[in-house]
Formats: sequence, C-alpha cells, structure tokens
Amino acid sequence: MTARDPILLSGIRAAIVDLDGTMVDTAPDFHVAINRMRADLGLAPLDIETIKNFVGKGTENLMRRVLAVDYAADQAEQHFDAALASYQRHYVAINGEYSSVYPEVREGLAALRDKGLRLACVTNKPLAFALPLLEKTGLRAYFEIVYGGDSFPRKKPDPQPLLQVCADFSLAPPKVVAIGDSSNDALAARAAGCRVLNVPYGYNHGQAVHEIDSDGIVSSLLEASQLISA
Ligand SMILES: O=C(O)COP(=O)(O)O
Ligand SMILES: [Mg+2]
Repeated sequence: MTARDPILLSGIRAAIVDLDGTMVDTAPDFHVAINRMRADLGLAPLDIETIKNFVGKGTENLMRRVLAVDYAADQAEQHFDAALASYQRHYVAINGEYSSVYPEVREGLAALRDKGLRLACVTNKPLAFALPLLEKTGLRAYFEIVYGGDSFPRKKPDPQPLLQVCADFSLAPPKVVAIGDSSNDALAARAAGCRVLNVPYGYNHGQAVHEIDSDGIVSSLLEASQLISA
C-alpha cells in the first residue's frame, strides 16, 4: 500500500515528531561537517544532494555511506574510526549553524500542544547532537521526551523508541501518531502499531515519499495538526 491523501486521525493523544528533515533542515550542517571530515582524510568534497540521500539511519550508517563513495568495504572499515572521530568533532563545532527550522513547524507544534496532545521527539541523531540543536532552534520546550539514535539498542525503523514513548505516556500505540520525513519513521510506526503521517520535504534515502506506507502526506506540521484530534 502507498501513502494516500491524508485522512482525519481521531482518538490521538500524543505525537512523536522526527527531527532531521521534518522539523529542521539539517542537510547543510551534515554537508559542512562531512566535507571537513573528508578533507581531513584527503578525500574530495561531496555535493549536498548526495549527502541528503545518506541521512536518516544514524551516524554510523552515514559514515559508512560516505566512505563507500571512495573505498571498498574492507578499506572503508579501516578508515571508519578516524572518519567517525573527525566527523563528530566537526559536527559538534557547527551543530545548528547552517540549519533552519522548516516553515510551520513552530505553529504545528503549538497547535498540537494546544489540542492537549503530549509531544515526544524521536530522532536517529545521537542525543548529544539532537539536544543542543533543539535548544538552539528553540524547539526543545515543546517536548516532554527526547530520544536519540543512541538512546536504545535499536533505532528507527525498529519500533523500540516509539514503543518506549507509548509506555512513558501510558498510551496504547493506536492513540499515538508519528510524524516524519522518511520510510524509517513509517516502518517504525507501523511496527509499533502507531498511526503515521509523512512530510514530503525532507530526506527519504533518495526514494519518492509517495511510496511510503503511511496514513497520508501532509505539507507541514501545521497541516498535520489540523488532521489530528483527540
Ligand atoms: O540523523 C539521522 O540519521 C536522521 O535523524 P532523524 O531520525 O531525525 O531523521
Ligand atoms: Mg528524518
């Protein structure tokens, strides 16, 4: 089944919102940090569109994709630790500097909150990157809970972080909607038994967002809030 025109979602008591590609356009941060790392390793820069297709499955996967551009698997593995350390150093130094909050994110979060929904952010970004970014963008205060890609043994598309939010809120998964930009978010939500809406403007591994199995595509978090009711 593919994503269809969004439907009204009723009986919803909480929303789990993704970070990269859903609330914040972080590709420019990834672009700068990755190319500084690549320069450290003596590698040529990559363009931002290539990097967008690599984002979404956490930092380790991102490093593997970036190294696979130049190296065969065994060589890439040899360079992995140095690449990761360099990347983390560069990312922390610029986290949020080149990123921007997408349109209607603050309005959408405020509207969801005003409807009485509880809000959690679940990202595959490491928590040490996610929390400072949420603070810098002024989004942290909307969320009761923030989980990162390293908060649990398994990250999205595994349902584990979403199921933990449901447990934290004492809510059955069908009363919770996940909102994200990628198939990771939808697969995690479906596996958890949550509802799911996708935004079309983020990073979906180079795949068309219409191919994602979700409850619909919304143009923004504000539109999502208009389709969700308690
Ligand atoms: O950093 C990533 O891999 C993607 O993070 P996200 O889950 O917030 O989209
Ligand atoms: Mg995302």
